[in-house]
Amino acid sequence: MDLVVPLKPPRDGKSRLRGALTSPGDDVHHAELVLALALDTLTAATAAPGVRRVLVVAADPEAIESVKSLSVEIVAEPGAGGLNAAYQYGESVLRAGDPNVIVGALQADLPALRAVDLGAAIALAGGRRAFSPDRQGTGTTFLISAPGLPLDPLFGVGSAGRHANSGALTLDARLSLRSDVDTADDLLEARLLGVGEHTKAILDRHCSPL
Ligand SMILES: Nc1nc2c(ncn2[C@@H]2O[C@H](COP(=O)(O)OP(=O)(O)OP(=O)(O)O)[C@@H](O)[C@H]2O)c(=O)[nH]1
Ligand SMILES: C=C(OP(=O)(O)O)C(=O)O
Repeated sequence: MDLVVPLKPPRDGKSRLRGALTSPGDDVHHAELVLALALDTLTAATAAPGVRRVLVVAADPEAIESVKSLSVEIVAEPGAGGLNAAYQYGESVLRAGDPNVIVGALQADLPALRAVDLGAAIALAGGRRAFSPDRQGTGTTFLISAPGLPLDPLFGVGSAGRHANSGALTLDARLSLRSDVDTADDLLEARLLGVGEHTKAILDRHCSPL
């Protein structure tokens, strides 16, 4: 299966996370943290069993230079249609390469993601359209299509309910796949679970120890 991971420019992303670092007034550190969350998510995604291509749909490819060191492909988002449009654009690029492919939509704010946990969710879906709710049960961290069928992403506030109502199977996913980071509390939960090296390096420098 192939994955789509949309990314806003790090300086604009994760506004609810502003202030989570010890130096809250520092926009550079905020952007570094947002990028680090994405780098750790993508590092796990590229290592997950069952994942073939990882396609990043970037609102500003120049703003995510360090992502180029990973085994991912990067395309520029056409226009500014929002998150679901970015997922659908990525899906169209992947289906141009393989019309029958299973497409997965992965949020880029999962710094504690373990490759095996993403692989387990893909296996659990078993070729059915399915999704993983976030830790709170209201949002969505991962949506996967059936082979060759539309992903139909319905992300945004309250997306877990919309994905369930649209007929997608609710996956009993492991915690690392459910632990998205929107707020300072989410960041703490992810730290307790164990974040990847990029996020850890930023937090070691700019956040109080646990
Ligand atoms: N390419 C692209 N990525 C997006 C867009 N909107 C959100 N994303 C990405 O989707 C992921 C999840 O989005 P949210 O959790 O809503 O993150 P956010 O918009 O950065 O956060 P807030 O400002 O706190 O709402 C993040 O990794 C964003 O970078 C978009 O319009 N285009
Ligand atoms: C866009 C979403 O993410 P969040 O709630 O993390 O903003 C979502 O859950 O659909």
